[in-house]
Amino acid sequence: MSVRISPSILSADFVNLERDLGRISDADLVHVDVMDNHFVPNLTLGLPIVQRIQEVSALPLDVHLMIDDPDTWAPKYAETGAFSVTFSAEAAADPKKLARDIRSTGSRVAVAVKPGTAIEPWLDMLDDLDMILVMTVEPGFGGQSFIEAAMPKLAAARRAVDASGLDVWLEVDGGINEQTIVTAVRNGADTLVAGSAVYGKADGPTPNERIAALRRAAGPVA
Ligand SMILES: O=C(CO)[C@H](O)[C@H](O)COP(=O)(O)O
Repeated sequence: MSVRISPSILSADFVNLERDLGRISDADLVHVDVMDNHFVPNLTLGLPIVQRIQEVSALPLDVHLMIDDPDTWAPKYAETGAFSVTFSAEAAADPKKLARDIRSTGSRVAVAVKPGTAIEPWLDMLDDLDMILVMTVEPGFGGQSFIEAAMPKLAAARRAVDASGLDVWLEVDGGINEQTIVTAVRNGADTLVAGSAVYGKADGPTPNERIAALRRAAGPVA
């Protein structure tokens, strides 16, 4: 099986979002970064725009919430019809209830852990999760360098998921390119977010060609 590629529209042209969504038709998902300028020091887009992206996107939405109070807001994003909604571990008050609330809409649910956040508590609730997102940059901005120190945590998550027999996906987000994707996959990732590596340059290969190059670099996963 090939890895799943989830291009981040954080690096797309927000004024030409529909055009840029059309340029990643070979991707598996589209990664939508919601930032509130509280949980992270950056502001992107909110519910009405996610709703419109949902209406025009041919790809399933992989919504990544970098916001305070996901317990209130995440189910509302899930109700847009998003394929998957990820809340930030550090912001959730009652993660088990939140996971149930998101799943009750029909959406998949995931938790994201920052580079400095322990993974162990989340490995004890794998039954409640469809995906774990290991952040390999401090959340907030595209174009940062991959933090390799997050890899032991990813490898621990891979061991726990394999031991559980559950179909929990492992996603990595931040600094993914044709070199770092190899490291991430070797440590257990099956789903890769890439922003600047897909959209970052106006000249050269197209976004779809860059997606193909990432897949080739990653190789097959089990
Ligand atoms: O969540 C994010 C930042 O918080 C972005 O999705 C991520 O950084 C992708 O951008 P790039 O591939 O350029 O690092």
